Amino acid sequence: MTSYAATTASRATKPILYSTISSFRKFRRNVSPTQSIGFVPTMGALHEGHLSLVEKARHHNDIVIASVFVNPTQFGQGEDFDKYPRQLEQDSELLADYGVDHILAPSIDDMYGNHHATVVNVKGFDNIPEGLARPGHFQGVATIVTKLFNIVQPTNAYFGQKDAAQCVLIQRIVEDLNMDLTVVVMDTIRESDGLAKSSRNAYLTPIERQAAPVVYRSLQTAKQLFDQKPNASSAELVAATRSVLQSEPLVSEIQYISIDSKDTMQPVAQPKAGAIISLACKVGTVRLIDNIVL
Ligand SMILES: Nc1ncnc2c1ncn2[C@@H]1O[C@H](COP(=O)(O)OP(=O)(O)OP(=O)(O)O)[C@@H](O)[C@H]1O
Ligand SMILES: CC(C)(CO)[C@@H](O)C(=O)[O-]
Ligand code: BAL
Repeated sequence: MTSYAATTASRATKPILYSTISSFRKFRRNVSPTQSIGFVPTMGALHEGHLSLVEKARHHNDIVIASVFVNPTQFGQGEDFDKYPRQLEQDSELLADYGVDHILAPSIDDMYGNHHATVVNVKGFDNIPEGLARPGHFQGVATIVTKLFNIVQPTNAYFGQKDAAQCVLIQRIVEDLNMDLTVVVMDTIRESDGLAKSSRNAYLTPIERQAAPVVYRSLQTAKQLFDQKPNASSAELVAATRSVLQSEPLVSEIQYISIDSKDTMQPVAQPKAGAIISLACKVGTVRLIDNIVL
C-alpha cells in the first residue's frame, strides 16, 4: 500500500461517527451536489484490504464515508454472526488515520426495525457456487447494500475483488436499478505468504494460519497450468487446484472450486483469459474464500 496513512497520521479532524440513520441524514442533506462522495461499506474488524479501499476513495473524492455494520441478513443459520469480530473504537481510529470524514455505524434495530419486509433479490445468485454454499447470503448483501446506497447516496462505492461474486452482484444492482453511482473494484490485498487478508483470518489457530496459504497456492497452480495450456478445460484446472488443497491435512472441507465468467459468475466449462477461479474451503473449522483471474 502507499503511505497515505503515514502522511495523514497527524490529521486534525477525526471522523464524525453517526450511530443513527437520522443523524447521518442531517449531515447528508447539507452536502453540496458539487462534492463527490466516496463510500466504503464494511462489516468492521478492519485490515489493510479495507484500508486499500479507503485509500483509493480518499484520493478520488471530496468526502469519504465508511460504514461499519455487521449485517445479520447475510449470515445463514449456523454461520458466525454472533462471533464476528466487533471493534468499532479501534476501527474508528484506523479510519481516522486513513482520512475518512464520516462513519455510519447504525444498530440493527435502526437498520431493519420491526416491520422490515422488502428484500432485493438478484436472479441467479442463489445458484452460483458461493450462493449455493451460503443460502440467502446474496439476498442479504443485495438488500443491505441497496439500503446503504439509498442512505449514503455516494458518487463512487468501493469493493474488494476478494468477494468476486459480491462485486458482480452489486454492479448488476446498480445497472438494473438505475443507481447514479460508480462501483470501483479493487485488487485483493494479501499477506506476504499469499493468504488473502480477511477479518475471519483472526479465527485461525497458529498452526491453521501456517497452513492457510495453501488456498492461494492452489489457485496459482491452476493459473500456471492455464498459462502453459490455454485450452485446458475447467475440469482439468479444478482437479489441479483440488489436488494442491488436498495435500494439506488441515484443509478439512472443500466446499467448491469453480471457474466462472467474470461478468456473471456463472460456471464455464472452457475458460478464456479473464475468467475467475474461486474456491471456498475450511482450514480447521475456519471457512476461507479466495479467487484469482486466469
Ligand atoms: N483482502 C482484501 N483485499 C481487498 N479488499 C478486501 C479484502 N478483504 C475484504 N475486502 C473488501 O472489504 C469490503 C468489506 O469486507 P468485509 O468487511 O466483509 O471484510 P472481510 O475481511 O472480507 O471479512 P470476512 O472475514 O467477512 O470475509 C468488501 O468490499 C471486501 O471485498
Ligand atoms: C458489502 C458488505 C459490507 C455488506 O454487508 C459486506 O458484504 C462486506 O463486508 O463485504
Ligand atoms: N466479505 C463478505 C461478507 C460475508 O462474508 O458475509
